[in-house]
Amino acid sequence: MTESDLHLDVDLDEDFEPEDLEGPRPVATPGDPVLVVDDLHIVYRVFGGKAKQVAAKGAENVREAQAPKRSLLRRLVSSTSQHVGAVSEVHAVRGISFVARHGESIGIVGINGSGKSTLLRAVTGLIPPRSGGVYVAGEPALLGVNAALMPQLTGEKNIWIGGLALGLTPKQVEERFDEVVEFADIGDFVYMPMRTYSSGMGARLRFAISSAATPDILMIDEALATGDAAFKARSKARIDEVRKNAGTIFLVSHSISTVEAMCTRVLWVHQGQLVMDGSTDEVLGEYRKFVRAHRQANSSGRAGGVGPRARRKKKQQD
Ligand SMILES: Nc1ncnc2c1ncn2[C@@H]1O[C@H](COP(=O)(O)OP(=O)(O)OP(=O)(O)O)[C@@H](O)[C@H]1O
Repeated sequence: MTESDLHLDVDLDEDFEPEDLEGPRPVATPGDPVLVVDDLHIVYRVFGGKAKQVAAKGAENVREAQAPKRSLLRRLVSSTSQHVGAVSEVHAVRGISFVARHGESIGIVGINGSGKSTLLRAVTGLIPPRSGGVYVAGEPALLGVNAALMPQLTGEKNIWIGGLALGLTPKQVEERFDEVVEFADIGDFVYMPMRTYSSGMGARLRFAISSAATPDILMIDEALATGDAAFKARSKARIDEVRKNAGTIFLVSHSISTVEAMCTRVLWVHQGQLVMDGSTDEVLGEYRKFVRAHRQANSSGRAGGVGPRARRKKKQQD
């Protein structure tokens, strides 16, 4: 996979107006370390993939896995779980290190497939590292596609499950129930299975549940991209509240202006590595330039007829 093969799904400005949000952008307040990520490597193993073909295309982070030598006993024991095709490895996070402090709100940016969500999931302990470590002082709550909610259950049941999973007592869930429903703005849909929700409704409910517990570390994966301006303003207020209680926020978003409005610090990840870690203005300034250049390179590539379809057509003509 070359850079130009990567699908670019980044909103430079158009998605969101920072002035929709009240108040100035938060100023970084350095506090005690709350999270240390030390030379983190995350590798996915993919069974039945086409490692050779993918690797041949030049993907930086994909390689054919070494088939482990297995004893006869092991082969017999595992004979029920056969995998068809090659085993490939995707080295999604490659040696990332940083320290997050109380009260910071940290945006994670990068083009599609750069490793943002993997990094976030690894920080919450959902994916074990191949090497390196994540040291957390506090309880991270992941919001996003991986939140432990169940689509077949109603919003009501999910508020209970999510609230309890976040460490709230049954009494606290009961007390905050109406507030969560109101925040998510889903009305009577709360009594319908979550699978019937629009993606925006689901994302809003997940945000409302995740932030109901005022966690030490709040992880937000793209939820804010799906709400309207009013929801974004409410989310911003909620995020500020978490930060004021010396919590730490991580926000993964394709919308640069959302990150700009919400974050005090930005990590730019590319091909699993940390390209830049610094103040929001500094990092987004460079990232914007990169996205523009990348877009131009992609569109001129297409205009020049070197896309996959053009290549196929040319081959047929040859
Ligand atoms: N469950 C998985 N199994 C195998 N490979 C995966 C898995 N999840 C992600 N990957 C691969 O890991 C790399 C990083 O993916 P990740 O989803 O972390 O990137 P991202 O920056 O969050 O992407 P996007 O912006 O498109 O959501 C990609 O090459 C992706 O294909």
